[in-house]
Amino acid sequence: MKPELPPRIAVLLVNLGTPDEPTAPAVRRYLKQFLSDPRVIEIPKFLWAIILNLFVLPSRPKRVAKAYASIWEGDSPIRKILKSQVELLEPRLANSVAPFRVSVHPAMSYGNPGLPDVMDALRAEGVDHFVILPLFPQYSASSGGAVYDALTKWTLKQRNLPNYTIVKDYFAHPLYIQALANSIRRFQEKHGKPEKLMFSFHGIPQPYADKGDPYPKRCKCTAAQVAHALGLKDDEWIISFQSRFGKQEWVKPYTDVVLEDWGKSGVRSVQVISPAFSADCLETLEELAIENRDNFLEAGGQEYHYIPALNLDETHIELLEALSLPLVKGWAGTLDGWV
Ligand SMILES: C=CC1=C(C)c2cc3[nH]c(cc4nc(cc5[nH]c(cc1n2)c(C)c5CCC(=O)O)C(CCC(=O)O)=C4C)c(C)c3C=C
Ligand SMILES: [Fe+2]
Ligand SMILES: [Fe+2]
Repeated sequence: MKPELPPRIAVLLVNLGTPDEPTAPAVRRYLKQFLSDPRVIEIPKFLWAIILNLFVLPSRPKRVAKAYASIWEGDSPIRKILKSQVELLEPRLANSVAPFRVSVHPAMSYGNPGLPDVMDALRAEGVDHFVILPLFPQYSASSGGAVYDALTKWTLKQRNLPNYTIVKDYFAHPLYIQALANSIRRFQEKHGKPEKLMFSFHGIPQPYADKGDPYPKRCKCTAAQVAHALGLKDDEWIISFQSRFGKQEWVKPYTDVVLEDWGKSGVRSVQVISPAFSADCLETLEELAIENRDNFLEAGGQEYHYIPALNLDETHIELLEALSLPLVKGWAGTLDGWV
């Protein structure tokens, strides 16, 4: 006996997360969830609970809510872009393994739509096969690792488990490198070539890297491949790390420090791209496009451009298809009895 509908395969595009609204209470709820994750903050739980509740949550949300308000577009950009990425990817996959249906869905590690809620809803609709694609091109325990954790925590509560596969990352995938190189070329056709091209990645604390997080090495690999594809000389580009949080040392060099040094030492024009972000977000639209721009210009720089994230670029969506389609086909292959 077969069920009425042929099985359906769901692809989940997962990004980090964002608050529901650009208000202090909503940012507080989001930061509480995000910063309580031991993958993100590796300080002993009890000590961190005191610091978080006494020092971080009473003050930071107010300031960060203002930054969110300055970039909000009816929704948080990262969530808006994620939903559009889903809409563009779904038709590319929908009929790829007919008669099995494929649907694509947005999910986030923190905030909404939360990964466990998305999994619950799709299970209730009868989905038994998942392909999970975290949109972190360079794996870090603090980004991609947290997606594995969220799934594991969810499975602990299930009796009837689904099938799933997860893509760890894609820091050197040829379509990813090509998408970044094309985006830079297109940008420079309009704005000309700068003296320096900066690849600014979201940072992680240095101790995380020392303990074996492969993230910084993967960032360096991505940047070097893009620089090679563009034929850049060694002194025409640099890799740096942004978005420091807290007092400990983070991986270096720091984006803001490099930009200030450049401004002071007579570098006139800079373009900045941030390959770790698959969608523009607070860390690019506010920190890179506004804050760091001001730092560079105040230090003496003349021209500063932020090159947008890959967002809805056609090659980017092609990349998401290339990453998910073989896994969708793999699950369809296990459903042979249906044909
Ligand atoms: C120790 C703290 C943090 C680690 C480690 C960290 C790693 C990390 N984060 C991203 C991607 C994003 N982070 C974003 C915002 C953000 N990140 C931290 C802290 C750490 N991130 C904070 C506190 C915040 C919130 C803003 C703030 O309070 O300053 C975002 C933007 C989300 C948005 O709503 O737009 C993204 C995306 C990666 C990829 C990563 C590890 C490599
Ligand atoms: Fe972050
Ligand atoms: Fe930031």
